[in-house]
Amino acid sequence: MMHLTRTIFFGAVHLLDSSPAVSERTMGYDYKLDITVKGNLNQKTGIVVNIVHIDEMIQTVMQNIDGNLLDELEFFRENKPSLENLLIYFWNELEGLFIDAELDKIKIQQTPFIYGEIGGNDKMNVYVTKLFHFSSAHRLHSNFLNQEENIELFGKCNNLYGHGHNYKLEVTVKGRPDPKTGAVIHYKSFEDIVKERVVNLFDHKHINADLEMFENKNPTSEMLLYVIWDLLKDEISGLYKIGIWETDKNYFEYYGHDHE
Ligand SMILES: Nc1nc2c(c(=O)[nH]1)N=C([C@H](O)[C@H](O)COP(=O)(O)OP(=O)(O)OP(=O)(O)O)CN2
Ligand SMILES: [Zn+2]
Repeated sequence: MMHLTRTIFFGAVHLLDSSPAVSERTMGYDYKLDITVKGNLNQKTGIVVNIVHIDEMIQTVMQNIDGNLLDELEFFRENKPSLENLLIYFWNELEGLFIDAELDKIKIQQTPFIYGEIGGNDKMNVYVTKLFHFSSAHRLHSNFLNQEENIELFGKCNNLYGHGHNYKLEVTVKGRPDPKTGAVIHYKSFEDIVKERVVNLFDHKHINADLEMFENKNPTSEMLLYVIWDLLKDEISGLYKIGIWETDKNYFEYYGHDHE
């Protein structure tokens, strides 16, 4: 089975208050949409499905969305025009449309700091990921290894006074949109919890020196994820995954202690 992703950009607005009688103020986004389809490679043509066909199918849906007021569509009269419901709308409209390929996943990037996903192995839920930042210093050093072993394993990262990273933390929740808000989680509370419990704890700290909880823990990105999971797991309902970009080239993700 092959998976193929086509990216499309579009813009849409929605009413700030869902009742036009109350307010005609709108807000909107320039979205990035990734449509992934899957299918078998046709040995004669060398393709699964022509990108032109994917574009044509997306266009049939996009003509109702791009540059439009979402609230005017029947679906969004019954469902809040949230990121989550936009994903469900695209899924419902695109599923079954493709010839020689099957809709697999849809991802919508709403801003650089939030994206949503639907599909894959879980057709029941919508996934929303928020991005957070913190800057910390660390020294890779294990108290369970001797100095030679630490230098051998961690090299320059074992430097006594440490070094720093601008960490990017991705926190993903899953669930069904709340009919009243259209969201899988209360965004403000979600953000506040991650900021209070994680960002404020790590930001502008030397992890080895400032954080007691790392006294006997080597502050690798894996260990950060392990600790951050514990800080969030009982606070965020529907917590699904956390990911850390340590550098632009080093990304780590964790699905929780139950998935080990
Ligand atoms: N398994 C892990 N390996 C390493 C971790 C880690 O957390 N888990 N961390 C580091 C260092 O913290 C390090 O600072 C990363 O450095 P490095 O990979 O050298 O940095 P870049 O991504 O910029 O890549 P370079 O091409 O090496 O500059 C190391 N290992
Ligand atoms: Zn480092």
